[in-house]
Amino acid sequence: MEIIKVKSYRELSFKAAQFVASQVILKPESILGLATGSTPEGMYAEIIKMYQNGIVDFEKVTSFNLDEYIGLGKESDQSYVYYMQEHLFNHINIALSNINMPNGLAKDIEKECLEYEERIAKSGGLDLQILGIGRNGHIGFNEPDLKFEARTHVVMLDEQTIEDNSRFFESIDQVPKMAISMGVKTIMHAKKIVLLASGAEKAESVYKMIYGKIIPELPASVLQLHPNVTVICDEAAARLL
Ligand SMILES: N[C@@H]1[C@@H](O)[C@H](O)[C@@H](COP(=O)(O)O)O[C@@H]1O
Repeated sequence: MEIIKVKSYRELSFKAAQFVASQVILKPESILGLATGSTPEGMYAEIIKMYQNGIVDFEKVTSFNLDEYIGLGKESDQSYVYYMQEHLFNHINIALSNINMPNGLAKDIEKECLEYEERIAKSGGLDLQILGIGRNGHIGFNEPDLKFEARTHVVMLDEQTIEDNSRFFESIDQVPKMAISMGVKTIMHAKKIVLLASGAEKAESVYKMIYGKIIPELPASVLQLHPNVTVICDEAAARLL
């Protein structure tokens, strides 16, 4: 793992955006794996600036998002599809038909998971996957478990994740209890992974991800086995390193 420690969230956002831009500049038809949460918001803002300045062009890019809440669709401002439109897609020239998000409103969720996985495979696989990390070490919505869940699947969200993500909702009762998430194998098949971590509350999971045992109880620890991972963390998240 390559570890890049930066001073501030701003620097983290800029560095992360540089990785995305370099990927797309070198391969305009890149397949990008994208993440949501507070952490990548700054990165998306920097990517938009780069696009507006003519540095990077998304015309041929295809995207796959990591996860989505079950029961939420684009009408809901808490859904990840809404988030992605607001924070990125509405501001760049990515083709609508090239945007892929798990459908949290699908009637047959199991089928949706299978088809999502197939779509990723058919695209040729992810060139670059952006990840955040949960306080409990989750990646995407792969929660601490007794085994690593390989492929895109249905997840029961952890109490801690529901509590952490409740800040985006009016009340904790409104946080969906289930989600669809790419699996660990889906993520590990990406050619390159860039994980972003910001803030002191991530310091412990970042430490365990890098130096801990590779166990499904800390899902991000599996990244130790990937040959091309870059972790970008600010000073607070890197506190224990
Ligand atoms: N499913 C998302 C993850 O993909 C994200 O990495 C994590 C951390 O989010 P934040 O960046 O807001 O701390 O939370 C959510 O649960």
